[in-house]
Amino acid sequence: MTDRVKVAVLGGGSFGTVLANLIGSKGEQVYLWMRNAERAEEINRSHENHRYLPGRPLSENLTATADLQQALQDAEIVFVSIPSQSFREVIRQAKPFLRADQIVVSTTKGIEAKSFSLMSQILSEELPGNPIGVISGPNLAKEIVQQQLTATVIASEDERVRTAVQQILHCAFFRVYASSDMYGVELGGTLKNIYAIASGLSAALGMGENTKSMLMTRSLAEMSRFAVQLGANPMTFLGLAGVGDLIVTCSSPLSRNYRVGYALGEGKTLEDAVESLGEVAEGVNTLRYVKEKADELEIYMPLVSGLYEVVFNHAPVSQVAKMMMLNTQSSDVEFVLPRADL
Ligand SMILES: NC(=O)c1ccc[n+]([C@@H]2O[C@H](COP(=O)([O-])OP(=O)(O)OC[C@H]3O[C@@H](n4cnc5c(N)ncnc54)[C@H](O)[C@@H]3O)[C@@H](O)[C@H]2O)c1
Ligand SMILES: O=P(O)(O)OC[C@H](O)CO
Repeated sequence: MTDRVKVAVLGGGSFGTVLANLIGSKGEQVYLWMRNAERAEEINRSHENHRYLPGRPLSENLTATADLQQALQDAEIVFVSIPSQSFREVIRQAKPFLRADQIVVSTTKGIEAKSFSLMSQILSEELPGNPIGVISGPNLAKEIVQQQLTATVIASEDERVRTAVQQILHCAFFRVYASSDMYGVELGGTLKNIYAIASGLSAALGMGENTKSMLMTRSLAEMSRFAVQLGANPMTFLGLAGVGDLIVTCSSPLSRNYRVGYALGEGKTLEDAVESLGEVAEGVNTLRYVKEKADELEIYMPLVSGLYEVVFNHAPVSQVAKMMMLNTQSSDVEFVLPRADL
């Protein structure tokens, strides 16, 4: 008999592989599911994911598989690390092999097109009987695999989910904090991708540190304004899944969203910027969907509107920046001085 926990990670990209490797390194048995059987065999043979994490040896406890049933049948916890565009499709594939007592946790930082659903909402709809949660925080895969110190947030309304995920993920280089605001934590991770594009763009254009600081702080104001309108707790944005993830993603060239912005600032087309990444940058679609939602709900989001014009309508950055700077005067922290009271 063994009391080792069995875990499945769905999605063999950067983050899925890093997460599965972290869990395997702790001595737990983990299946990493991916759709490509040849790639799974190659990972098992070489103990390396050449496509996403070249040169990084993976734990012996990690087994890659293209067989969903094999990955899921004994798993106590299932992490889903699939880009938002395919998330529902993969959950539907997994559903026949899942029992209602299995914990399902999303790591995905994106929004579903048309429905404007976050991944926790997809999980609730598709797996109404399962305990669910999300993790989010300053979690660049390429730093975690080097065991650089960081932390994440497990958000769930179910205390058993929070405790189980804290136990399975925490280690000397990865702390796991808990939250009950699943929607807020998820929105933090999702929205910051938009502002990382803006940050990369401004860095490529040589804008200074004052500008960077203003951009991040106003991004936080805008993110929390939007999230509160949608029912999240504004205090969540003071935590790792809010300001924590915003800082790292707006500062690091390891962020794919930042890199897309940087490439746009260098004059590349959006198509070239996205294609040269070879990995998902959720912020591009998120920008589109959030702009639509903000217009629909009449939420004031000048950074989203300005970036949308630059990214999708080729507006010159200098013109958009000037317009924003000369815009009507506003409040700094609107939970202190509401904009309506100005
Ligand atoms: N990479 C990071 O640093 C990081 C950190 C935290 C969260 N995330 C989030 O995790 C999610 C996944 O990101 P990633 O970095 O692993 O992306 P990635 O581009 O590195 O990998 C995505 C993986 O999903 C697979 N995939 C796509 N559609 C699929 C389908 N229909 N069926 C099966 N597999 C499919 C791809 O083959 C690929 O292996 C994103 O929402 C991202 O925002 C990423
Ligand atoms: O590479 P990005 O831009 O998808 O960001 C990765 C993570 O979300 C950082 O926490």
